[in-house]
Amino acid sequence: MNPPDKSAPSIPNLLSLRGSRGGARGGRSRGGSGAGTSRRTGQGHDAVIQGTDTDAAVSRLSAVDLGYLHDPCAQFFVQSPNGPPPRRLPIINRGTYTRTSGLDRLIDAFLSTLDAESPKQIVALGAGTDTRPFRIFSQQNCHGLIYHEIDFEVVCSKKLRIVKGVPLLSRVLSDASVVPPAEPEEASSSWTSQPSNGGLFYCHGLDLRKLPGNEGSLTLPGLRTDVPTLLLSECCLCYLSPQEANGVISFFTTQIPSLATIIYEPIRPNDPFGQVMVSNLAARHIRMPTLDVYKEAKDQVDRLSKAGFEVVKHMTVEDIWNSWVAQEEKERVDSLEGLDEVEEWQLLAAHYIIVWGYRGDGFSGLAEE
Ligand SMILES: C[S@@+](CC[C@H](N)C(=O)[O-])C[C@H]1O[C@@H](n2cnc3c(N)ncnc32)[C@H](O)[C@@H]1O
Repeated sequence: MNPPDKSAPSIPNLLSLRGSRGGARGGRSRGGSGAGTSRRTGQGHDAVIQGTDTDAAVSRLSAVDLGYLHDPCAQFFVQSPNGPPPRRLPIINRGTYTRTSGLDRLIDAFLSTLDAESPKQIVALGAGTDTRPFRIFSQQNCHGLIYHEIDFEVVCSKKLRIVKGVPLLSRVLSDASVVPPAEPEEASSSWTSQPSNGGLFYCHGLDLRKLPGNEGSLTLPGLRTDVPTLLLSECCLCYLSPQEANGVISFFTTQIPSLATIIYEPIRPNDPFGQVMVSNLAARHIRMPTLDVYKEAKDQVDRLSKAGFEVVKHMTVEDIWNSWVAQEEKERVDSLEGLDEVEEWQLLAAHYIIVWGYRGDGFSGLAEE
């Protein structure tokens, strides 16, 4: 068995289904089935989960460097002191492209519902070193936007360090400064910025598992409960237990009447591909406890309906590629690297879902999707 690869993509390497392809492109073979039983607990597991942000940042940069995505900020969140940053396999790059495009489309639909001045809010759970706020706040139409990110303290501190050290980033999220701690002797990892194009940005250094059951007592500084709000989980809630994940969602549903949510995560752990996916993650000591409960698209839909979202929709990454990516754009993406592994792509793309729902006012843009 190969040792777990810390820089491995967050989307599992399905080439282990038919052997590995190594070499210059960055394809790596990882532990196959049978490796999936090792477990880490407590802080060790938290550190592994925090490390998945590095995977996401490397995948983003790979897709940017190869021309799939345009994102001048992605390069600053990947450290690669010993040579060029790793390249992902073509199917992984296509997955990153499709997932990002699908989420962008939904988020744009939410943002475009209200005019630029009207207050609205995004809360990104487990945002890591995501570059989306830089992309959004680089635009001119975000005066009314309050953008919250939540992640572990160590991740938020790292993001602040990078933002302060890179002029391109600190020009967008300007005046980035640490929020004074509640108790003077405590250190604070939460920070805030007044983006140069308007709006407000908060990065909360907080373990999400502390939110459930704390309605009213544990507040997020700057959180508005009276404006249309989009709760975003891009591969985050899947790392919590189902109870903890539901508790996080209910922290927001109990306080915010006009609420939408978008969740992106894997599904179908029990078919042969899904089993490899789970075992590859386990070889890296990564568990996704909600995957045991929300196995299929219908489970994800029920989850949001039960949480009180009145309209709930979903698409797999495969659906998004087929239905939302225009023919011309498909040809452009195809021409970047070519894709020999069409079947693997379809399998991979069918195992990731975006599910979204909303209730209350302010979501007419999302209603059209
Ligand atoms: C796979 S990364 C995704 C990062 C980002 N959303 C993206 O897609 O680029 C998962 C993120 O969720 C965060 N996360 C997982 N469990 C968390 C928890 N209990 N509290 C706060 N953040 C958590 C991790 O630290 C990590 O940054």
